[in-house]
Amino acid sequence: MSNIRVIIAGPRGKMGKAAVQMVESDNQLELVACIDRKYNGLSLKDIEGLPSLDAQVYTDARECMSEQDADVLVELTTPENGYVHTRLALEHNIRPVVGTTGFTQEQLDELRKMCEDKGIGAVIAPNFAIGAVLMMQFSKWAAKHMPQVEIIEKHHDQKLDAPSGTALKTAQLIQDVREKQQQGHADEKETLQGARGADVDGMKIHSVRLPGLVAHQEVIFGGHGQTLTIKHDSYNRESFMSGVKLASEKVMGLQTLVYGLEHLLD
Ligand SMILES: NC(=O)C1=CN([C@@H]2O[C@H](COP(=O)(O)OP(=O)(O)OC[C@H]3O[C@@H](n4cnc5c(N)ncnc54)[C@H](O)[C@@H]3O)[C@@H](O)[C@H]2O)C=CC1
Ligand SMILES: O=C(O)C1=N[C@H](C(=O)O)C[C@H](O)C1
Repeated sequence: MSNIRVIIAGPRGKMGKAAVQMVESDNQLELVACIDRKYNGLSLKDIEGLPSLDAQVYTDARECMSEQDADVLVELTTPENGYVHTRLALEHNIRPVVGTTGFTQEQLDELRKMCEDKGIGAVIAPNFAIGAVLMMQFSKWAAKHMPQVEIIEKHHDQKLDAPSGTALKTAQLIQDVREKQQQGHADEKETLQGARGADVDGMKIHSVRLPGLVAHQEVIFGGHGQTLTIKHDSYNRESFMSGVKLASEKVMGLQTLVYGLEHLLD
């Protein structure tokens, strides 16, 4: 089987660096170029702190995708740029594997339509860590039996989007199996705005941002005289890399957009 030719967007970021390393050490994936905000025309090996790889760096994503014969774009930048890069990739028949979070539902719908019109695949996964995918699936199951639930997500303080993509995806999965409902006292009032967190159909999401954290989530279910907590912790960015690898391989066989890594697991 021939190599899967990969472009990474955001190679100097926390996730991007881990992805460059993962691709470098993988036999099937081959890094052909990177999209960065700086260092146009340099090779990755000329940039301090990055592996000694001969992949060209572009600041212009369109130019990168036009010049390079790539199969997959691994997108790990910011919500605004990530959306633009994902669209461009589809326009160039390059399959996007998107870790970037913070896309709106309209953007996701639009990208899904583009995939369907073109008949090519894309993977957008709010969380590539297998443990987080299981946490979401277990939460969906638990919500059928314990529908009163709140989500606490905790991340490093450099994170741009709140709530996290994982928390939103968890809430969507729970929404699929439970009726919208009032949680807490019917007459409860916030005396300090935001005290009860964000609201998805009565389900509260609380976002914590602190240095020292990586990516953590607790889903707490309450019932009569009992609570159940389903908790996941990512302690480093390597925790996401087996998911990025799996998605980069599986996207080659897809004809539509897949939202969530769970759809790629056996
Ligand atoms: N799906 C998942 O499993 C995970 C997703 N994420 C998401 O991945 C994204 C990146 O996260 P981090 O690496 O922690 O952020 P980061 O801030 O460390 O890295 C982002 C990088 O993108 C670069 N960048 C920004 N605009 C760019 C542009 N126009 N072209 C090229 N590069 C550009 C920045 O220079 C920076 O190096 C975030 O949206 C985050 O939520 C993070 C961890 C896991
Ligand atoms: O920004 C991060 O770090 C992470 N972002 C993703 C999210 O928003 O859920 C995945 C993981 O939680 C790490």
